Amino acid sequence: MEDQAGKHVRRPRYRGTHPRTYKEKYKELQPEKYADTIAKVIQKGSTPAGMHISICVKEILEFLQIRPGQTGLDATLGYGGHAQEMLKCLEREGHLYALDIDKGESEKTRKRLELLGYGPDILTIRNMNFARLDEIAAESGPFDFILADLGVSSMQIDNPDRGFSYKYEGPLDLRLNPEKGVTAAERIKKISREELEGMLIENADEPYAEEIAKAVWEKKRTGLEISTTTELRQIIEEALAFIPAEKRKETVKKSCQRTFQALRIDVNHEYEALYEFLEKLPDALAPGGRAAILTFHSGEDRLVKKSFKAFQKKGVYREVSNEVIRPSAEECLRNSRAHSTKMRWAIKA
Ligand SMILES: C[S@@+](CC[C@H](N)C(=O)[O-])C[C@H]1O[C@@H](n2cnc3c(N)ncnc32)[C@H](O)[C@@H]1O
Repeated sequence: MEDQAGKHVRRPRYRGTHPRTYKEKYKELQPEKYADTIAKVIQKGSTPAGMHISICVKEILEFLQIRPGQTGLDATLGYGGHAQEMLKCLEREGHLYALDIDKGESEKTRKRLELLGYGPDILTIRNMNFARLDEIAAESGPFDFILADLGVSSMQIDNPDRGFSYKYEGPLDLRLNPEKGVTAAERIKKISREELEGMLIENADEPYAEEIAKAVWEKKRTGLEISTTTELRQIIEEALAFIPAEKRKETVKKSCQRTFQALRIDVNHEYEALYEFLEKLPDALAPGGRAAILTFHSGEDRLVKKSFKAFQKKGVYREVSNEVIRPSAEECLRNSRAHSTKMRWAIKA
């Protein structure tokens, strides 16, 4: 087994027959080498560590109608699964631009796609916030197609060092760009009880926002810092101890999910970035250009719906999706992370 610098390192030993922690899943983290393991994990309906299974690929490609020679943008590169499919449609003619604010993950994706033959002649990758859509469009010329698959990738969620999941012990970080901004732990340190309560309601419709904000505030008052994912989870568990035992486990799980989502949206300024992107989208599209957006919670979907309808009313978009498009039941069965996905699209006049 080799580390990132190519040096030989002893592989982690794990107890029992199956690896449990992220670091023990060294086979899943080397998909080129252990294709059988990857196939088995996917067949079980799970996402291998260090990988992301792209959602609604068929629906996106059907809508975007990509043709050789076109110029497109993948505003959220991630693992590059969608990018790879879009590149196939270009048949080596045209160009795909791709953005991501996660430098570490996009570097891995750049290498992976280069090995598949997609180098700088056909693919340009930038570490850039999609809120700066106007800047990339000024460089590339207007886009024939644009995709944004919002939120976090499985690689980010599953890596405990990033702090995205309440399920794994790790630093309470939650930044998509680990080189910029404040961590969720720093944010919690400074936030008032009222502001935290408001954030939990606004970003995640958390029904126990008041109880959770109070519990966090009481913990901080004793002088304790909340610096890890499990510390925050414990506080949520304690705050919800009044829930009847038979319902508690499920309620705590949901409140943990929503609290982490609310903090992630906040530290990454996700609504602000999406709002700017949506405002700049029409000018970045060529006449007849197509844009598809995948969202993962109601706050995001509301923003997309509102923007698409408003620009359609002004005659900027020729057509927009009237209903959300959902992944098929079969896709949700194969990929549990597809459950909450909603897709909307727009065509420039
Ligand atoms: C759901 S993943 C994309 C997965 C990708 N479509 C694939 O098939 O592998 C979302 C990605 O968007 C990135 N991202 C989130 N917000 C962003 C922003 N404002 N600007 C650029 N990238 C962003 C995240 O870092 C993450 O890698």
